[in-house]
Amino acid sequence: MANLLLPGDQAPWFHAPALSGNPRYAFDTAAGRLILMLFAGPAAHPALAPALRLLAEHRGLFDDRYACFFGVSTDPHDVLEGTVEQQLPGIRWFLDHDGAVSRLYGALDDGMSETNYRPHWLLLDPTLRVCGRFPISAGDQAIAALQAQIAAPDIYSAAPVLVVPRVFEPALCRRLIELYEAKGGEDSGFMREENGLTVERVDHHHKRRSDYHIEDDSLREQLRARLARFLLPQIKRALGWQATRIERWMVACYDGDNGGGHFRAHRDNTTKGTAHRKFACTINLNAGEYDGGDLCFPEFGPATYRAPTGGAVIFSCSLLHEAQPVTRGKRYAFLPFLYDEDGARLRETNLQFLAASATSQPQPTITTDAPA
Ligand SMILES: O=C(O)CCC(=O)C(=O)O
Ligand SMILES: [Fe+2]
Repeated sequence: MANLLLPGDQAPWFHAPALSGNPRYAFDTAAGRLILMLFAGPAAHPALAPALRLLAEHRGLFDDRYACFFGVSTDPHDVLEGTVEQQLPGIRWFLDHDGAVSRLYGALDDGMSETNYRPHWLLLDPTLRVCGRFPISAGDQAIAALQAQIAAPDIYSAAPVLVVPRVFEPALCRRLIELYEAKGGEDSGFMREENGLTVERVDHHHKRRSDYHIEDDSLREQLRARLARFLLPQIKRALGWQATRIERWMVACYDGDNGGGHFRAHRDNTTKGTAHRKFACTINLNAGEYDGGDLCFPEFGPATYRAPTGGAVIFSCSLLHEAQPVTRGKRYAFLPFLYDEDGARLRETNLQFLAASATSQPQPTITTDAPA
C-alpha cells in the first residue's frame, strides 16, 4: 500500500502538466501560502461531486495571497467535459494522466483504476509541509482546517538567514559600482530544466536585472580573500558548514527605472546544472541609495531583509526567495553562490546536462587562510 502523507511530512516536490497549459508546472514554486490539495483521481466519479461543490462554495478562500487550491485529476475526460476548470486567482489543476503525482502522494498504487484510487484532501502550510489529511468525505473538515490556519497561522521562525555586516569595505563597494557603471551590464537570465537539459532563459516578467561579469583576476582575488577572511568563518560558526568554492563573480544591478528590477520567487538549486549550490550570498553595495529591492522568503512570512552596504545575507539555496522590485534608484549587489567539494564533484558530473549556452567554468577552491 502506498504511503499517504502525515502531518509534519514534507510534501514531495514535482513537475507536472497543469490545466493552464504549462507542461511542467513546478509545484515547489507555489510555496509561500496555504495550499489545499484535492486528490480527485477521476473527478467525474460520483464520490467527488460533494467535494467539487464544497470547493465552489468556498471559492473566495483561494486568493493566491493567503491560500490556493490545487486539484489532481487523472482522467482526460475531466477537462474535455469541464468537470475541472482553472479559475484564477487560486484554483488550479494538475493533469496527472500517468498517475505519477498521485503515486508520489500515496493516492494510487500501481495500475490505474478507479477502484484503487484513494481520493483525499491535503492541507499544506506555506513551507509545503502537511498540516492535515482528510478523507474525501470530510471536505468540510479540510475547509475548516484551512480557515483556522488563515485566521491563526502556524508560528514559524523568522527565515533561517544569516546577516553578516562588514565583508566588503565601503571603498571596495564603490569600486565595484564604478566598474559596473564603466563597463555596463548584460541582461540577466535564470536557469530552467527543459528536456533534461539546464538552459538559461531571459523573461523580464520573472527576472529583470543586468549583470557585469568580473574578469579581472586580481580583483577576483581581492574579493575572494575578503569572503574567506570575513564571511566564511561566520557561516562555519552559525551554520556548521565550510564553503570551499565560489560560483559567479559579478556585479548585479536592479534598476528602479525601466520597469523596476526584480527577481520573482525562486530557488537556486532545482536544476541539474545548479544542484551543487549550497548557500546563496547577497552582498549589497549601496544599501542606503534605493527603495524596494529587499529580499523576502515567502515560506516564512512577510518579513524582508536588506544586507547593509558591504554586508551579506546568507541563505540556503533550497529556500524560496524573492528580490522585491526596486522602486527608486539603482540597487547594486555582489551575488555569489557557495558550495563545497562534494558540490564540486556533483557539478562536474552534471556538466553534461548544461546546454552549451549555459556552460560555466568550475571554480577553483577558496582557501580560508589567506588574509586580505
Ligand atoms: O538580489 C538578490 O539579493 C538575490 C538574487 C538572487 O536570488 C539570485 O541571483 O539568484
Ligand atoms: Fe536566487
